[in-house]
Amino acid sequence: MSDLLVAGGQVLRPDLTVERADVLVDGETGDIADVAEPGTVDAPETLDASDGLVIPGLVNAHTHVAMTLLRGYADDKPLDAWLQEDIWPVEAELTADDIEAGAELGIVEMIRSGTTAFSDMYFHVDRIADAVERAGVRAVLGHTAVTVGKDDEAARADCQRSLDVANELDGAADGRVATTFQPHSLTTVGEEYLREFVPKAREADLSIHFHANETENEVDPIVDEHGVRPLEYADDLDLLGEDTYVAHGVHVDEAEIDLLADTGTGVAHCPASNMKLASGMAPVQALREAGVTVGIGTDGAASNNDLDAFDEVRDAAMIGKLAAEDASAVPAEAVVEMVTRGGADLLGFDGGRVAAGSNADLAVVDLTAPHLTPAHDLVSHLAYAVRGGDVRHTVCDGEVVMRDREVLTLDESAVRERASEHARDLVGRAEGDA
Ligand SMILES: CSC[C@H]1O[C@@H](n2cnc3c(O)ncnc32)[C@H](O)[C@@H]1O
Ligand SMILES: [Zn+2]
Repeated sequence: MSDLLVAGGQVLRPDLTVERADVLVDGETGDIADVAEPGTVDAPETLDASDGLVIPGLVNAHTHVAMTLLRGYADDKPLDAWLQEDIWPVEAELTADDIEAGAELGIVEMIRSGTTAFSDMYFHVDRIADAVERAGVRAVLGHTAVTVGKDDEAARADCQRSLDVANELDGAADGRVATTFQPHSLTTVGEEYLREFVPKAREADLSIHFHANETENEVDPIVDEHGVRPLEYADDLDLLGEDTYVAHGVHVDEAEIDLLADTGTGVAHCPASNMKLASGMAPVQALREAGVTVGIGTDGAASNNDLDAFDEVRDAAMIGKLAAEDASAVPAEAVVEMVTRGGADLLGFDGGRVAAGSNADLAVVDLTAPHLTPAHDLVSHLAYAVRGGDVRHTVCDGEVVMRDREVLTLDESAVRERASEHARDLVGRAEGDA
């Protein structure tokens, strides 16, 4: 790949100041080589950023990308009823081809809205990795183990699969895929399996990602059965640590917040999903004040119902203020930091900032829209006013994956058509009329 110059725009720097600069990308390494005075460097390929703001590619810290196939399939229910009555029955019919088609659709949606990296929990993960490879984005993937409702042999096989997939796929797609060991949650994976498999994940040096403290219904059974709060139980199982990030972290008390901070465990905050399923409000201000690294995730498109991280950023600021009952809580700078550097830190890659030596994962936001006028404060705009559709170009690992709103790595109309067909056939099978 030849060097690339992202030229003529303003640039969001790691300290969240904005300056006019050109960004030089090293085509060999896929890293940012220089952030230079405008007009002082040149490269064989140019990306026009005039009237634009160059920002780090956004990081979606928790999703189930193939659930785009179930967007709008079941709404307006709380988590347990939604999963048990609607989602799990239809997911039982999912094929590997369905998952690949759904993953491609979700990735196109993310590229179009400036997301260059995502963390995913699902199954048939090799096919999600194939989609990631073709699309040119970055992802942390894993096979999610669930043991409830399974006999011992099937439960152990599912946990073993989570370990095997994490070991096998790490480093795929030219290093753009990393992996995690993934127990689904503390209530859907039995204690005996966690006691057996978490040490194996630790021995293999795998990172760990699981749903935690999402609803009250998930907290109470753990307190009843184990006599401690969920994250204390997780700590006893050696699930917490620098290499762990949990999804949600809504119903956490002060001692659990301290435990997250003391162990270096991160949180992927999913505000839209938490609001839609009426799960509750995560104490984001308190988490950040305690020193917990917080990223932002969309969760799946069936509980959101889109994968636009800009929506999520705005929701995170709004609900963060409401949860803290303080309009100054979770300010614009905090949510912009969370969706860039915070997410990159959780996922464990060197990105989330426009600076020399960092991964060249970038988005260029078109500032010419009426809803972005005037431009008193571009960090405010990123938090409260920019929409996914304002993204003009997306770059990942130094490669332009969307130029002038055209996705270059995947055929968008074919992806949409294929996903629609798979979604229709899937629902037909699940409802017994295929
Ligand atoms: C077995 S793959 C992952 C599993 O998680 C389910 N899921 C989607 N959204 C949520 C959520 O908010 N909390 C818990 N589990 C969720 C998904 O449907 C898959 O079955
Ligand atoms: Zn989830």
